[in-house]
Amino acid sequence: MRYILKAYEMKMYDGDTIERIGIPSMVLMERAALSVIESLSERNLMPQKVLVVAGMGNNGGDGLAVGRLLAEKGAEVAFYMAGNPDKMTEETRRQLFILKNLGFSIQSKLELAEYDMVVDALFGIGLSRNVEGEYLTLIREMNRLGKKGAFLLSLDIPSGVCADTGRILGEAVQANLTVTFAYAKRGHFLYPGREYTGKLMVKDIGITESSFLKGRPGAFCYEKEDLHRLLPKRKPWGNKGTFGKVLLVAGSYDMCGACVLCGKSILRAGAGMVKIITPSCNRIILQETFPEAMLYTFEDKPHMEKVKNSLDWADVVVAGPGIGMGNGTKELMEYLLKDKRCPMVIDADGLNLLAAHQDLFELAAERGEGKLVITPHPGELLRLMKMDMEVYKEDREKLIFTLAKGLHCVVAAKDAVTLVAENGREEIYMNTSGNDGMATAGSGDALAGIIGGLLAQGMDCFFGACLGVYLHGLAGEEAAGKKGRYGMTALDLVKELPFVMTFYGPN
Ligand SMILES: NC(=O)C1=CN([C@@H]2O[C@H](COP(=O)(O)OP(=O)(O)OC[C@H]3O[C@@H](n4cnc5c(N)ncnc54)[C@H](OP(=O)(O)O)[C@@H]3O)[C@@H](O)[C@H]2O)[C@@H](O)CC1
Ligand SMILES: Nc1ncnc2c1ncn2[C@@H]1O[C@H](COP(=O)(O)OP(=O)(O)O)[C@@H](O)[C@H]1O
Ligand SMILES: [K+]
Repeated sequence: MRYILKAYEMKMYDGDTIERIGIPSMVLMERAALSVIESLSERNLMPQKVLVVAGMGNNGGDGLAVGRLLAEKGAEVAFYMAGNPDKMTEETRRQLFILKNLGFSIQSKLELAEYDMVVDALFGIGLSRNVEGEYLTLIREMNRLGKKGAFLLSLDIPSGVCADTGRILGEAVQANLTVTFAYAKRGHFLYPGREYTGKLMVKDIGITESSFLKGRPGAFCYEKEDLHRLLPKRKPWGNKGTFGKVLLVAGSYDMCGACVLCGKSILRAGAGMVKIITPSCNRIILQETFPEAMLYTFEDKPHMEKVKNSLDWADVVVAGPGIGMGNGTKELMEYLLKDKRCPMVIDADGLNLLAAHQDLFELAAERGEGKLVITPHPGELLRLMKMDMEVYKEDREKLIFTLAKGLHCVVAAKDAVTLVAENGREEIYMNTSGNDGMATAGSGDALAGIIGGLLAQGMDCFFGACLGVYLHGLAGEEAAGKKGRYGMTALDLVKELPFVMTFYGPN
């Protein structure tokens, strides 16, 4: 597990380390610079001719120190500083003083020579507005040198990327490598900042969790090493009942694939049994392609008595993929929602029904904490919130928390970076796995199934949703590795799930 910070959190922890713990700011800066050299040597990158572009803030100070250490290692280093010297921080002023004592000079005008590495130390997490004027020219110049073959190394965050949102404030450095200090920042993972970050290395510089005085940071992500600990432990004595029974309500006359993709994901995530409620037109195809599943198929509308029997049998319900909006689906959802016994995952048309019928929305909200996970994509989220795309772009996180509060539930809000929030929980899960190959029909059905399968094995709704999202992304990475991001399909992803769980998991 790794924390992902906003700039103010990083500043708070920095400040505490310096003031309360007592590690001098210059020590942190030297450690930051040393960690950059270490990162370069880990990647076998030892440049000969380097340009350091430094700002007046502490990011600039980091840059001056990195340049000095590279010169110690034999590189020829040129320094350029931008900004008003009156605004130079004390630490950066000290770095400049050291450089001058060592006989280095600062270029008064940027020399457009050939460099094999450019160190971008113009702005770090202190960037507070759009870049303009000389700063904009410098960012463009660094990118131009990058295009000509120079390696672009950004310190802490590429200059121009907003550390909190990943937005590009004007223009940003297109880094090959970003070495960040202490903790990753949100802008490294949120698009478009993620595309500018290049390879990210997070380096310890002596700022630790003991400085989390006012509570933990607001966001976290999972890493592969966590899977050992996170996956539900298999019970050697278990039978298929032990690993959970999932009732899947999916599919319609023109949509059978949702039953297959979601149902197979439920079993591949480790659940013991799946039973599908779907129209009878899907029966033959399901029996042929998915013989593991039990079925209750109905002609026109489901008999509620049969639905009740299935509900009584189930440990978890997954409802919505491909069910459509007509022909008794509202009544079916109403019936499912009224049975508050087991946790429920609602996806796709299940969510569209909640958006279209306020009474269903209210019923869902009544299920109570720990009993509901919803997995909306942006369109479904906006329909549920009755908002438009502008609001989503402006503050997606706020929308997600508002929805989690309104429905008293866990929201796994799908997108290129899926976020998971829970009503009453301050921290948000920010997913870092996956790729654009997953933007393919049916990929969301697979996610709903994976989460359902994990809940069936006893996981709690929030952590089950976070883990499901992470595993789904890892399976997407495996599928992309084999089939490529162009041609991979949702079924390719589902097929990789057992490998991901076995390779990184505890068994
Ligand atoms: N604390 C520590 O011990 C450690 C900190 N570390 C390092 O410090 C970095 C944070 O340093 P920082 O807070 O000084 O901010 P930084 O990003 O250098 O820039 C601020 C300057 O930029 C200016 N400015 C902002 N936006 C602008 C714009 N659009 N256009 C023009 N100017 C703009 C802003 O001016 P102002 O907004 O005040 O006008 C101010 O002068 C962090 O990323 C890490 O690298 C490490 O050494 C580890 C130890
Ligand atoms: N660029 C991307 N990077 C990572 N994951 C992505 C990307 N695009 C889509 N995904 C993931 O793929 C899934 C798509 O789900 P969804 O939109 O519901 O598809 P469908 O309705 O076709 O099943 C989501 O889990 C989403 O997070
Ligand atoms: K930078």
